[in-house]
Amino acid sequence: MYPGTVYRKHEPIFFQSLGNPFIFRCIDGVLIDGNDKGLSRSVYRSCSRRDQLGPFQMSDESWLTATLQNPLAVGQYVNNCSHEKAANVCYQEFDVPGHFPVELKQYLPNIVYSHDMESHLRCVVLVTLRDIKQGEELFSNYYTVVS
Ligand SMILES: C[S@@+](CC[C@H](N)C(=O)[O-])C[C@H]1O[C@@H](n2cnc3c(N)ncnc32)[C@H](O)[C@@H]1O
Repeated sequence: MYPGTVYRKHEPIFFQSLGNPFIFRCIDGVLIDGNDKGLSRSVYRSCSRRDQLGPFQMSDESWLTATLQNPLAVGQYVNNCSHEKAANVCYQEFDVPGHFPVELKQYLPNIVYSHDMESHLRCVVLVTLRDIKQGEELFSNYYTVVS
């Protein structure tokens, strides 16, 4: 998965985006900030704690630490493909349905920057394009998204 704070088009991301190579742009202009440092990190943690519902966490914060709860939430580290290194994964965007179980939200490494009753949480997963051997580096095409 591609972790991070989810911003809709009109939401302010200017300061978080300065010199930030971890911003993923979805087809509809939604942005996901997967930077685990600095202001981006503070914003994610703040939004995640804002949304906590009693004992239930609404997102996974562990991708900001060395102790991963969801070891698949590392999509932000995948490099772009080249002539020598072809893409072996691609991006698939999806919106988490409203009926998603509340007790499972703690495993989702995404949180919305602000709330909007009309939209659901955007997530992006990486899907393999062929069999991947253990230890093989993942490459994606930064300019291709499957919707
Ligand atoms: C989303 S990050 C990828 C992870 C990053 N390489 C890291 O170590 O944290 C995107 C940045 O990685 C670097 N990058 C990605 N693909 C690359 C490539 N094929 N060759 C060189 N640098 C690359 C660029 O600096 C880019 O802005």
